[in-house]
Amino acid sequence: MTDSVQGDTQTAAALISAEGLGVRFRRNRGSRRSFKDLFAGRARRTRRGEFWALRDVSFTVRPGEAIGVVGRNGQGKSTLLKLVARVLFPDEGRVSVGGGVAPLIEITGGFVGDLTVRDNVHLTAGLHGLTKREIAARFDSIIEFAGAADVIDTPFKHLSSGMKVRVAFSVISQLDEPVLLVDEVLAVGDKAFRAKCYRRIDELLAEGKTLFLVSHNERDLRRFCTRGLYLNGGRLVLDGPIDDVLDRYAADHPVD
Ligand SMILES: Nc1ncnc2c1ncn2[C@@H]1O[C@H](COP(=O)(O)OP(=O)(O)OP(=O)(O)O)[C@@H](O)[C@H]1O
Repeated sequence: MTDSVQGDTQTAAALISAEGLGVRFRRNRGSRRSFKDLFAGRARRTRRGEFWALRDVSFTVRPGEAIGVVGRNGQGKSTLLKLVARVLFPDEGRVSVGGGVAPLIEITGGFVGDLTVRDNVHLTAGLHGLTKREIAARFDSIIEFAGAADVIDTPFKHLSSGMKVRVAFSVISQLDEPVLLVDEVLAVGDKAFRAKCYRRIDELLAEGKTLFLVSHNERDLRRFCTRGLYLNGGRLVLDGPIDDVLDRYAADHPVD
């Protein structure tokens, strides 16, 4: 069951509202149903080889909240962000987002490998509603922030993984979307670039943007987030202040 301490989210207008979200994936063709599944009730039974990556996940988010999503590997964090970004649709429940979403959820997500950095910047910014004029006005600062002047005309697929993240973060963080999703990718950047990204995230939060941050780095989570969502086995086991969520997570999974 979810412990919720976000009582006041009910009173303020929700920007994001998720109700009973469930996502079912197929593990692999030909895999057998587990022994436990054979004894599960009919309603709980999933089809051969399928499992719930997320189940019964509900929460609401007010504009300007900064939310850290925590949980061990494979517990459904990225899947949750993909639902908010609407690049994945739930098998159960619904999610509504009252505004555009700028997602940094997979290193190359949304970027086209065969297109140059220049074309990718135009494509992504255009898809997120910026006009040609707005893109032209921001282009130089996007490239400068990424430190990508030397690779403007290089196909995206030829960039190093760190440089891909630089370009992607730089574009995503200069869109006008009210919601920003950041899924671990920042760990790939070097120290100096990470510091730049952190300053940019601070600015975006100060502007009132809403942030979802998936991270295994406690310091980053405490620095940016006020609230945490703790996923375990695809279930939302705790929704509360980030310090409480991290304490509970640490207690559930001691390092030694
Ligand atoms: N397209 C897919 N097809 C099948 N299984 C998938 C798919 N995407 C994710 N999964 C599985 O769903 C589960 C949840 O994955 P998810 O990526 O959301 O976890 P996560 O909490 O973000 O993990 P990590 O911390 O390792 O990034 C995992 O078991 C994963 O293998």
